[in-house]
Amino acid sequence: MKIGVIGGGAWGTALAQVAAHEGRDVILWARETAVVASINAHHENALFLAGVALSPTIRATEDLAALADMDAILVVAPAQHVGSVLAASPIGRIPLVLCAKGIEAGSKRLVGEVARAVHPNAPIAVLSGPTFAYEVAAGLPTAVTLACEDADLGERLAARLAARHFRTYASTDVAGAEIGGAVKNVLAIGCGVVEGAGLGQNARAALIARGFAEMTRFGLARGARAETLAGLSGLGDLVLTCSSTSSRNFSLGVGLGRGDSAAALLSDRRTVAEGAFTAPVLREAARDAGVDMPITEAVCRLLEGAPVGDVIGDLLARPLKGEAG
Ligand SMILES: NC(=O)C1=CN([C@@H]2O[C@H](COP(=O)(O)OP(=O)(O)OC[C@H]3O[C@@H](n4cnc5c(N)ncnc54)[C@H](O)[C@@H]3O)[C@@H](O)[C@H]2O)C=CC1
Ligand SMILES: O=C(CO)COP(=O)(O)O
Repeated sequence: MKIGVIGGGAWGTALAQVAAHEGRDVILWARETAVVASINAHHENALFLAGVALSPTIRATEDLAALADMDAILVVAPAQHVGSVLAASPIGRIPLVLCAKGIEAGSKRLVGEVARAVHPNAPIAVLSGPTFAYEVAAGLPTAVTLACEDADLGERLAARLAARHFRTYASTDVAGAEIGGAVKNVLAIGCGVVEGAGLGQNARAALIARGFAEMTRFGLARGARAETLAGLSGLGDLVLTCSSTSSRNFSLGVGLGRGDSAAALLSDRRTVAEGAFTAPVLREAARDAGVDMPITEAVCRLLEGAPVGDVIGDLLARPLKGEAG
């Protein structure tokens, strides 16, 4: 089994590590020469997953052509770059397992829709769930959703990508798996704001629960299934990223909550906080679908520089409504 990985950030590297430990033949494409050199010479990704000893069998390359005869390719570039990287990749009919969490700005497409447009003959699956890269790379127990509309292929991929400490749960709800992962990043920024502004743990729990209601409304409007949104890739990941400074999205929110500007917080980051890119396009997509997403709207205003006190005040001043609404 030959596994290709597109994207040498923390998550692509951690997934390469899981596959290599299972004895798969792994080739990882990275954009940065320094990442390729670091992995091939020192078996470490010093830029994005420093300190983790990688399997020496992982081979890194800067040449996308090296992925031409893989049995499956994990696509782990940030959501905004999946289209351009895939367009330069020799995919043909190789199954693509999409691992980015976001919505493409401008087109408002989920990553699966982007991949289908670029490579219509490639089967598509989505791998998503509560998965901090460092924990996965360290072999700590983790569980994910592996969604594929073709149930047989989905089960084969789930079996091939699983490891003793990395449980894959098969699903056929691709949109559901994608929407949970994209929306939770935006909500994690909101939870970080609650932390940074010192609004308390009640507020954080309320935001998680009302954020989940938002995620569910949007997901159902886009064809997702409720049980997927309540599963690993939705609620599971929401809980993880809304409760830990290990989350880049949560940490960005903490900074916003303390009164720092998004521009300043994002300017010196090498790593990606997907929620900052997804929030404005999610707001547009929700408005298009007629779905009320007040927390997403609030996160957008905070990213645009609105004062924390004003945004929280406006959220709290909304008319009372029924919990099911
Ligand atoms: N880090 C994690 O724990 C997890 C990350 N993810 C998702 O995986 C995706 C990738 O995130 P990470 O691996 O964490 O990235 P990272 O934050 O560790 O590294 C940034 C990545 O962005 C790439 N990049 C920057 N500009 C680019 C461009 N113009 N074209 C193509 N690639 C470019 C870099 O090469 C690098 O691979 C994101 O969608 C993220 O939400 C999903 C689960 C866990
Ligand atoms: O998606 C993740 C965990 O499941 C990683 O979250 P962050 O991108 O916020 O660090």
